[in-house]
Amino acid sequence: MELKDIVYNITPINDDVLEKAKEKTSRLIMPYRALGYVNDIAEKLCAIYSTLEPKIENKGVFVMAADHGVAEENVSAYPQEVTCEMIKAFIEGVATINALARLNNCFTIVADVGSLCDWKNISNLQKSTFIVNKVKNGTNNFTKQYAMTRKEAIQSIMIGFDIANKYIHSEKLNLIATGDMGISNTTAASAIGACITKNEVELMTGQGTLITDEMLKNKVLIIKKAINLHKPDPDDAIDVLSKIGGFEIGAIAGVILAACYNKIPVVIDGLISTSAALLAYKLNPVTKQYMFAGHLSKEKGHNLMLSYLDLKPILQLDMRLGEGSGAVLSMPIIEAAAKIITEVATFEQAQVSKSNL
Ligand SMILES: O=C(O)c1ccc[n+]([C@@H]2O[C@H](COP(=O)([O-])O)[C@@H](O)[C@H]2O)c1
Ligand SMILES: Cc1cc2nc[nH]c2cc1C
Repeated sequence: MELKDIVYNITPINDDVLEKAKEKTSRLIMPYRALGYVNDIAEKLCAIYSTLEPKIENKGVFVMAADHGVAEENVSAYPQEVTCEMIKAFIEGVATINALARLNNCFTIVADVGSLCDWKNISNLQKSTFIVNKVKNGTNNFTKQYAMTRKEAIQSIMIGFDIANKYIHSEKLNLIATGDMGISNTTAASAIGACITKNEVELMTGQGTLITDEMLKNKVLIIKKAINLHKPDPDDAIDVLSKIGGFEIGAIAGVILAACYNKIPVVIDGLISTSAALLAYKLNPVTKQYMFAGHLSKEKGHNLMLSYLDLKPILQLDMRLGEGSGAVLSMPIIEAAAKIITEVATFEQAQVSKSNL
């Protein structure tokens, strides 16, 4: 299948069921919409699955990893080797995302879609499903040249789509989360955010892994330089991804497309995953109907990205880790929403008196 066929075949959620779900919420034995945003989440689930009795069956998180040429511009607090070291930690099941995924019974898929790692001596302590399908060993430094070619940009999206599409079917996943790993990827994510949302680079750029104020000034300049040099077209997601993106960001956009294509909800993690969500949205605005924002990252710019997508974060815990951590942590709330609209009785069924007003 080609990317354009996938994008073309993403269709809106069921508006008719959405209206019926709202009506169902009003009949549940609680004061009118007493569960606030949890009621909204439940109704969106109904519209996505096209049922008034949604049930979360199996959950999965897709952690996409890659390296970035822009790392040579001193934009991260950590050395580039951490990308490979953390992928190893994911494989061995000792990272934050592994602990959270175990807690929530969430199948974990880790994919190297473009790191600098050499996997000859791969650990035999594999605790996660691990896939190596690299576009290339790291992107180009986008302050000097395009991060990747258009062909590579499409390839990165297709790699993410194919991986997610495969595991959605084999593991019967009906709720998935996105995650990322890649040293310096907040530089790419902020650049994409500034370009697509058309906000000032200063408003979209934060400290990532906690760089100094001086490094942050340089990071802002680097992003401005790249945008001025390449002039990515905000309405052409492939142009944006190829000029200032990253392979894992493309792959996450592909994971999001796979969720939409299969009509299942996708929980978006922090800044990096949301930059991929912006790309998916630009490919087809309908994709936003399948998205939940797991949390509001502490990273500057994330709020503006979520506002652009009109997504309200489920959690706000000042987290800024990535890996899919915020998305997986929010999954129990989404499951709770499904249980409530499916299991709670109506006033008529439970013979509870209705409001006098
Ligand atoms: O998800 C977020 O909002 C987030 C915010 C800041 C940092 N991160 C993670 O930190 C890494 C990128 O940070 P940096 O400073 O190297 O650009 C990358 O692996 C991300 O997953 C993630
Ligand atoms: C240690 C470490 C773990 C991470 N997980 C996601 N991004 C990360 C960045 C660093 C530096």
